[in-house]
Amino acid sequence: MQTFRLQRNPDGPDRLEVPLRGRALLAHPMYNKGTAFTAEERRGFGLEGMLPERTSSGEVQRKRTYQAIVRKDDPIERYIGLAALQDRNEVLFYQLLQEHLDEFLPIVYTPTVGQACKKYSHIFRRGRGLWITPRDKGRIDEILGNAPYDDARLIVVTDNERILGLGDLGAGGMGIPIGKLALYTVAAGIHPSQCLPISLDVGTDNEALLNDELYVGFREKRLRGEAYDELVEEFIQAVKRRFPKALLQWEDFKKANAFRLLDRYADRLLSFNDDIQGTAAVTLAGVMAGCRILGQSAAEQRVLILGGGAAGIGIARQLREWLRRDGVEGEALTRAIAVLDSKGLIIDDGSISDEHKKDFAWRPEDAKAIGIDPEGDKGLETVVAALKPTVLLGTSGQPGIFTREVIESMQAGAERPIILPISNPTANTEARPEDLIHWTKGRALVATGSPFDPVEYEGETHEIAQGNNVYIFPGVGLGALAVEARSISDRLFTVAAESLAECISQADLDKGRLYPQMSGLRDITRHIALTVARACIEDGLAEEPVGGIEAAVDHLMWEPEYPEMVPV
Ligand SMILES: NC(=O)c1ccc[n+]([C@@H]2O[C@H](COP(=O)([O-])OP(=O)(O)OC[C@H]3O[C@@H](n4cnc5c(N)ncnc54)[C@H](O)[C@@H]3O)[C@@H](O)[C@H]2O)c1
Ligand SMILES: O=C(O)C[C@H](O)C(=O)O
Ligand SMILES: [Mn+2]
Repeated sequence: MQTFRLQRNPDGPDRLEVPLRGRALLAHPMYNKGTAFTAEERRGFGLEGMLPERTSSGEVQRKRTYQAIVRKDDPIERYIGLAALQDRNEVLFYQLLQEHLDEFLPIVYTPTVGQACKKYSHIFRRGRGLWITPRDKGRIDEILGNAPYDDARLIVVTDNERILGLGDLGAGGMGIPIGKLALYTVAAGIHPSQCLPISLDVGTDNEALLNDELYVGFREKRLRGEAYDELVEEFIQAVKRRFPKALLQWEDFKKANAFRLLDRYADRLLSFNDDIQGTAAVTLAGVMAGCRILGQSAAEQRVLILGGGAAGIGIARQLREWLRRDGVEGEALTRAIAVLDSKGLIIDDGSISDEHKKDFAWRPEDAKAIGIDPEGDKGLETVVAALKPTVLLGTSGQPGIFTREVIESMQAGAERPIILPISNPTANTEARPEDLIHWTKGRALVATGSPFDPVEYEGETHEIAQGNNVYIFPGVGLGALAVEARSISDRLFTVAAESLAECISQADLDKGRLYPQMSGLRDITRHIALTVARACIEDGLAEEPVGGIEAAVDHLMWEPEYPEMVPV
């Protein structure tokens, strides 16, 4: 592991101690400046003759590199181009990502990252981050010792079993932690040397991958049960020893493990689950924005969530607290949130073993009270007709399941329905915004998990904001790291949701947008981080930092600029 010695300088270029020369320096993505090395640097670091003569200004270098990426039309080729850039010159990669966020976010993140994960073994060039397999049992400490830098502060880890709505993608799931951490750097400014993506490659049950001769992962069926738990336990202990200051984000674990690991480690390690908690916060913010547009209160809402998994249950928890704060209680509270899984409305008939689901199950008499026969049909159409939801949320990963009939039936009870099909990637969305806008004659308030183009309807343009946890996790992570929080609570996500909702301008609300423009992501993240940091201190999760919260947050927010290089 290397110590990366960067001295931040608010008034000019940062100062970086560089232990490399010549080819090794050019080959190192954190030190390499490519054609931007000055004549003096080339002389000083033994680079003369190794680069074409002319030193590019930053502007020219960005222009050239941008063009080299967008000359390919295929999104997956752009993904490969950006990944190669990240492996070659990280400062330049982050400059371009930040400068062209609207254009490149759909490449390094949903939907294209999903394609990249699927094709991972076919497009593999160079490893990034760390892999841990069952063969590493007993030596995970050593594996973590092979991390590129010694000061990891942010770890995003997946076991690859539920990658977006695409299921078990084995080793290919690594694209997700890499993409999430790239966004931590873009949005929160966490320095790339402090970000560590990790794949717990415990095997895969995806037969196509197991039979693919090009598959690069651990070619065994998934490790499960006690052996799985022991591996995760060893991993967590090793993380605590090697990277005691790190925040760990659980990402894209399948439901049962997602809940179990979150609950097991929440008090032992600074950690959170993005799919359960981050998603809940971003959804709450969108629903709050919808209510502002409609001039309605929380207590007036009836919510239907399709998909009782990690995202759906996380959202149900966050929305229940929101309704409670608005005075809703008792039976009214139960009946204000209906969660449906693949068998329909979740009703407690004594057979539910999943505690997380049970928490939101209706009693048979609740179902009867709104005209649903607990023994009969309790599918989406029936529940929509009976409940008359004002808010419809899709976390099922099932494409097209919000049909025209469902949406028209919903609109009969809610003239301007709030509809968020947030399943990813694009092809897994429960409904396409274009259809939702047309079916509701332009009245629906819509946001989706993956990006969609604006929809034209009767001369009006409906912008479709992205209801994606990227609005939340960078701010929560930054806030918690800035004050060195001891743990992460659900309330931090509530305040994160509230501060995200504050970031939407009236002009955006007037256009029917449920989230602020993505181009403002860095400012939004800073705003959320400040709120989260304050909440950590109020709740006794952290102490006020010397110099105050703002300075602590700003100190962590690195701007991708070439440093002044000092040989050591
Ligand atoms: N936009 C975001 O920020 C965001 C965040 C997290 C997850 N997601 C998306 O949400 C989806 C689900 O993620 P998850 O972590 O909850 O997965 P999960 O596997 O934990 O849950 C999915 C749930 O959907 C249910 N389901 C499947 N078919 C159904 C059907 N026909 N009707 C009703 N329910 C059905 C399953 O039983 C399961 O409980 C994925 O597509 C993921 O990409 C989006
Ligand atoms: O990765 C995303 O785009 C959001 C979310 O975490 C998901 O799992 O779909
Ligand atoms: Mn996820």
